[in-house]
Amino acid sequence: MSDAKVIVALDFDDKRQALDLVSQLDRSQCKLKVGKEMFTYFGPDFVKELVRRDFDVFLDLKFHDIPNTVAKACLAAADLGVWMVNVHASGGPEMMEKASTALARLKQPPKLIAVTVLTSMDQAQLSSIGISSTPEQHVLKLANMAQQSGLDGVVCSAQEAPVLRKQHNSEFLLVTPGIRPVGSQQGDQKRIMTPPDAILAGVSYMVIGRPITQANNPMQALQEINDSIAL
Ligand SMILES: O=c1ccn([C@@H]2O[C@H](COP(=O)(O)O)[C@@H](O)[C@H]2O)c(=O)[nH]1
Repeated sequence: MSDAKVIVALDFDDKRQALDLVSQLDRSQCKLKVGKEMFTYFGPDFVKELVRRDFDVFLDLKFHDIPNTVAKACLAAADLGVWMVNVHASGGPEMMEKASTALARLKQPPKLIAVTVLTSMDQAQLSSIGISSTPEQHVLKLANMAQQSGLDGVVCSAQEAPVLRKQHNSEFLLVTPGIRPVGSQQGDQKRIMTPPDAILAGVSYMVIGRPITQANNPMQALQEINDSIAL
């Protein structure tokens, strides 16, 4: 596994464009994330191609279904050779435990993490789906549930990292989208933080998409982010 802290979110509708970028990268600079858009367009073969190129791949399909279906989907993801896979914590403890138990039987299981509260959601968005707690309170609750269900960590925003780190040691992965270098567009992300602040807050990995992929010079954007978090 590489030491890279940045996971580049490959959100493209054009495989050639994505692979052009990937061809300029190496595994020491970043890991890669494939989400719903590219997986739906280009399927498992695209994921296998990135694994073949020796990248650590996070398959971000956020499984959320009945326990049996989610466990089997996680096994299918593991078959692709990915480094990390995820489920929605709001699927509940039984769903998470079943997925974690299924993967634990493998020789080299991928990391299994749970999405807590999407980084595009703020207090108003949470209220609109009937949740009256703050994003931080709800993230904490779901993260505890994920850990008790045997998961390796959670997807949360870097804003929750300091309080999560009081309860979970550094082995518990905090994977944080909603990362915005100074001067980049916020877009639809609500709970954001800059890369250096996120590292100081105790995150394990930062998921970064548009600030890199939509930059005039994506390689320079990635290099600047890596420089900004170098010890
Ligand atoms: O809570 C979440 C969970 C997943 N994501 C994904 O991360 C990237 C972020 O991309 P940006 O372009 O840097 O906003 C994207 O693939 C999301 O699907 C998230 O943003 N928040």
